[in-house]
Amino acid sequence: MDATTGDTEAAVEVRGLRKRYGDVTAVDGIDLRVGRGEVFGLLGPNGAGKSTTVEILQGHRTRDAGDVRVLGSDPGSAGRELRARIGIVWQDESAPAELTVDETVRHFARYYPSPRDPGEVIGLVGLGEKSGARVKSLSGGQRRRLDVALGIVGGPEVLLLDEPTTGFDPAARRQFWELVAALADEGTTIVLTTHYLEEAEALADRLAVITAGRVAAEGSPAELRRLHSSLATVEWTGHDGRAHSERTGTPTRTVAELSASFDGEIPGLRISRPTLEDIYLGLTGQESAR
Ligand SMILES: Nc1ncnc2c1ncn2[C@@H]1O[C@H](COP(=O)(O)OP(=O)(O)OP(=O)(O)O)[C@@H](O)[C@H]1O
Repeated sequence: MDATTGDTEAAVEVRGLRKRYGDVTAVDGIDLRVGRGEVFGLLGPNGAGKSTTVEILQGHRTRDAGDVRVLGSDPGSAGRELRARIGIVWQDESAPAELTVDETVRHFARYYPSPRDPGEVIGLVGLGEKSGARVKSLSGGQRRRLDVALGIVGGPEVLLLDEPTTGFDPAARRQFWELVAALADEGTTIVLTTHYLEEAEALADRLAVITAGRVAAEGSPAELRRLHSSLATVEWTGHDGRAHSERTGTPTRTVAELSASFDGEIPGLRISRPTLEDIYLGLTGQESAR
């Protein structure tokens, strides 16, 4: 994976993107830049505008304003040539139920000028043992893997995934993460939307937290943590025997002062920084459970 996006050529570039549905402003001025080979996560609560943004990148939804480039072309007006270089995983792929997995992937491969080897793709998504099974006999998670196989069989340079692991059990989710990491290692640029913070953290080189159609924060998971965790919480048991806590930008000073007042060890001392989850919940206006 390549996290040095500042200098890399952009695979996806979005400036001032806006989209309304009647009275609802779904996307309200989004700017994004995804470098080639990067895994970029769009993270946010329901209705934040993630799917709308990805659908515009796919060229399947019009926009009201803004400049959008995928691999240097505008997906809104580009033709087959660009589409062959972009992989899309549909939420409900209409794979013919009577065909086998192998037949389906081979069938879809024919739509692309230089497809990947269908057998290799089936193995990559973990459906090797189901190669001869009919599509209608697959479980929900297996069906989703087939969707991914159909999204990557064209050998896309950019893969756009909208909530790829919704409905997966934890083991299937882990396997899917490995698949995304393998594709990223091969140099595929991946943009994915997710509700799952741990998924964004596990997969994304960089992520944008989207709320109400805007980018509330952007950066690598480590950068987000660093930028938004300047305040530490110092907790201790006071002279009165009760629990005390203080949010401070200078925890060392607080501890030194407490240490002086206790003449040594501070009872019940605990110093914590916000987790990425705390930061995410704060950015999206949701309450932390802690
Ligand atoms: N086809 C549509 N017609 C009208 N309103 C829409 C349409 N699609 C989305 N919206 C509205 O636009 C807003 C953004 O929706 P969008 O699906 O992009 O959000 P999201 O972040 O992907 O949400 P989720 O995580 O629930 O999928 C929401 O208020 C939604 O109700």
